Amino acid sequence: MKKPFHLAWFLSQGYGPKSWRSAWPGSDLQRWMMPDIFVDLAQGLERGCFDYIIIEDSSNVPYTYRGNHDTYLQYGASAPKLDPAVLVPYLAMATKNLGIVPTLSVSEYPPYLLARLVNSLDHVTEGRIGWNCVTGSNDGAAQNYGHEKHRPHDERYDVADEFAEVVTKLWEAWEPDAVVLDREKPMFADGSKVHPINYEGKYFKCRGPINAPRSPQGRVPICQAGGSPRGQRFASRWADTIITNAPTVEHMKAYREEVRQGAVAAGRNPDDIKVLFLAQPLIDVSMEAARDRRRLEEVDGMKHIDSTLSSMSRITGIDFSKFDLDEPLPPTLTTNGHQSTLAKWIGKTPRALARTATAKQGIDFTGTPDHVAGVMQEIMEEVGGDGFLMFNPYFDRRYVMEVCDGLVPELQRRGLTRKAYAHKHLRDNLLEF
Ligand SMILES: Cc1cc2nc3c(=O)[nH]c(=O)nc-3n(C[C@H](O)[C@H](O)[C@H](O)COP(=O)(O)O)c2cc1C
Repeated sequence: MKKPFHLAWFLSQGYGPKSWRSAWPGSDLQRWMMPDIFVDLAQGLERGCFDYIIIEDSSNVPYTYRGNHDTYLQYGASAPKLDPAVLVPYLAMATKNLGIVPTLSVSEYPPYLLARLVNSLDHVTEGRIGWNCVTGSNDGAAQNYGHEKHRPHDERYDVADEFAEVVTKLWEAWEPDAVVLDREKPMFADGSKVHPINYEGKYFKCRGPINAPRSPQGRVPICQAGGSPRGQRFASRWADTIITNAPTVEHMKAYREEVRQGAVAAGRNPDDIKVLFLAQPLIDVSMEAARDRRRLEEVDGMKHIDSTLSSMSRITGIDFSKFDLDEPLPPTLTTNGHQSTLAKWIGKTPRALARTATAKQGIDFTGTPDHVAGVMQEIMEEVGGDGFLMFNPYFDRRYVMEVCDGLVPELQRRGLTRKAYAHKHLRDNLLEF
């Protein structure tokens, strides 16, 4: 029996409008802020026994592209977004096993507030929460929190290191058996088993303890996407699951190998970190039907090239409207945003990058369930594990069914992904294989 791989879902563009431009918008289009379509998605993912869903987030209306916010608002891209933590209980109530991973930024939350929120969510979901730990992308978000701009890129990871220390200490401040609940004595909790953390670092100071007992998972699984050398060092130290975008199988293999070596250097077992690769499948009843839909997506993407360019601008702080569409991007470009992402674009033209993005080039996951399952199988055999992070920023209900009721059953039939959850907690499901 071959080793199965993991599946997760990236709710790209966060808790925002999804299918409003698709051919299947649903009759509740105006009510995009209601949890309904996200609940339908979560239930589909649970049918497919996915490990978790990440709720992406950013917290500003960007204005990097052309120096104003019009393009972002025109496409409903990167704005509006509701707070991901609000969606979590709705998804939790509608499912029993699916892990739920909100994005919460170390540049926006104070550590105590984040530790308390995540601890509370882990309690009410009975151990199904993870934390997508991000450091910030765009100065516009920093400006909403009283700063002129973000801290320098690598320093943000120094902050994140301290932040993660504070948060994990708070999560573990109550010993597992601190709650006694002895009615006779009476003793609700044993004070000798609840410890202040007295943390004093360069960036943060926190007395603790947290004012709630240890949650079911205690130390909640951390998800991370650091791609730069400093980001990878952070991820190797702290992450339980790493999400990344790799254009080829060779890149996937090399990236996973680097992460695993980084884990060993940080004194960890590399098998404790599950690396999941982004994949945007397009499934239909025949290869022709699927390819035709992909072609139509590409036509639409090139017609609205400013949508892609504006999103590239948001995550790098570089206004891509200023570059000739057909001139390669110069090697002198730098960013205080997503460094590893920009590095992949240097030397390519904006038009080619937009085409790549809209045609989902790189690895092609277009076809019948049988074909796409075969592609995924071959990739995992070559890469060595650990799984895929599926996404579609503007998914509709039809897409959910195609993936969860078309592709996933084929993966399961081949013995590649789980058919039933073995555990209640997200961490245990991640460590199952
Ligand atoms: C799949 C994926 C999801 C991400 N989700 C978010 C997010 O929700 N919010 C955010 O600010 N950054 C997000 N990022 C950005 C990463 O946190 C990170 O900044 C990026 O991968 C660049 O890595 P670097 O900071 O080491 O250069 C995501 C990245 C990837 C690949």
